[in-house]
Amino acid sequence: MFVGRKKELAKLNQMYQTNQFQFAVVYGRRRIGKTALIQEFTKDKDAIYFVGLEENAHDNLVRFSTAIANYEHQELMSDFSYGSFENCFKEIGRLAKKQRIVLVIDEYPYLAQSAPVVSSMLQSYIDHEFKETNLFLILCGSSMSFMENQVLAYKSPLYGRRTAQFKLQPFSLKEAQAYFPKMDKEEVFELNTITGGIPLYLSYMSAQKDLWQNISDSFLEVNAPLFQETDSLLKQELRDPKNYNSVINAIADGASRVNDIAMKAHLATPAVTTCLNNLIDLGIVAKKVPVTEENKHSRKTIYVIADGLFRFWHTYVSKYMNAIMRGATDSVLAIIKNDFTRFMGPEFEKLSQDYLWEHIADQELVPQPFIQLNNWWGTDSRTRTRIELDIVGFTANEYMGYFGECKWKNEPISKGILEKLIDLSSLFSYPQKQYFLFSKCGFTPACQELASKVGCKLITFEEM
Ligand SMILES: Nc1ncnc2c1ncn2[C@@H]1O[C@H](COP(=O)(O)OP(=O)(O)OP(=O)(O)O)[C@@H](O)[C@H]1O
Repeated sequence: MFVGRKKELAKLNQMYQTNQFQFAVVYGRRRIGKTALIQEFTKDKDAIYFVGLEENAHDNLVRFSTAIANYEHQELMSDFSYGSFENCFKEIGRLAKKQRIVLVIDEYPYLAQSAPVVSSMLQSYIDHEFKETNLFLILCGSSMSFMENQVLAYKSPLYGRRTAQFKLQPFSLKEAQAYFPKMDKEEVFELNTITGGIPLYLSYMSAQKDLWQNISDSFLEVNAPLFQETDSLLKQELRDPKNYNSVINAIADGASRVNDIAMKAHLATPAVTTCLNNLIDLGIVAKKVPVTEENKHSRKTIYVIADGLFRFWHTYVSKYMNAIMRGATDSVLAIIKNDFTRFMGPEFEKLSQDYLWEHIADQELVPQPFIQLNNWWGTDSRTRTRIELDIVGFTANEYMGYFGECKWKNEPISKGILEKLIDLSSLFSYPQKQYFLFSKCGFTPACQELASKVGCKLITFEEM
């Protein structure tokens, strides 16, 4: 069952309707659903589908030729070759002059690595032949560095040729809900978090099991499908993942600044910086600064694990690997149960921030559109203590400030939380202030009373 990806499908279909040459680049991390999206898009269209493999140029050429010939002759041929990639593109051009055809080259990086001439040949065909045809070309790949540097970047022969690009993102909560329509929303949110919103990993979860059983069966057994997945992902992307694992472990264990990470990982700072930069490129780690210092060089920079699967795995699985190997699944599960509310906290903050971005045009909620909105941390100048705010945002003219707290707890938010938020907001000089509280389990009557006095918006997880 295919779910979600509505925006991507709408855009692809709109491009298809133009009946002009189109060139879409679809990329994103492994298992994110690139092939599924393309198959959904092409299911009712004339399409040639070719997938590059890690093999030599000759073998890729034979399979590419065979895919084209199979389409042309509507029969299953094997081991056919047009003799050169140039002849393949000529043939495609000839076919696409007659009718609308989608040509999908999946795992393009493998094809281009086996036959480097293909990229500049494609460039020349796009510029001279394909432009006059009805071809809809889709290049797809999961090597983010290859797709960003060798297909989309300025120095690539294909630079500037694409008519649209799609960097597929993990499933949103709504998409995950569509995937598990009968499951409780809270459980969907938790499963979507620990799988990083990756469709393939979600497919390992079962609506017939509760969260803990799903965790146990998918992560905490030696043969479980996600027991070693992060390791194998790192091995596919990096030559020597050893230091990378130590860096991610250090962040999962609470280190967030370069020096602290280096100390915990027992690595030199330059080595950590290299690892962090590569992990950022892979989307596994993210660099954050307080929202008021975005686009500036900030001394408050921290690093967090951005990929949900990696965060879960390095928080619980790698740390208790020995116990898992010895079959002590229940003990590890008990630790996870105890700590899980804390683990979900940052994800609920992100969900709340995303909710406000999605409702930026709703004047009831957001009186004036903000230009920035994210986490904030710093020092309370009155007490010299370190403070954190889950949400701080502001309008372009810095007239209006937005402040919010998000609590993923099994109890209603009390009045004290709102009082503290109001107090901390006085550290900021925006003339007008709007408050938000986001709660998993509602708000106490006293909190509701104060909220209505100060115009604070109260939003529960159920409404999001
Ligand atoms: N939109 C979707 N709806 C339902 N299931 C999906 C969706 N997208 C992906 N899946 C599931 O996730 C699996 C992996 O998706 P897919 O093979 O498309 O990922 P990919 O990004 O092409 O992966 P790779 O980079 O490893 O080739 C699919 O087999 C399917 O089960």
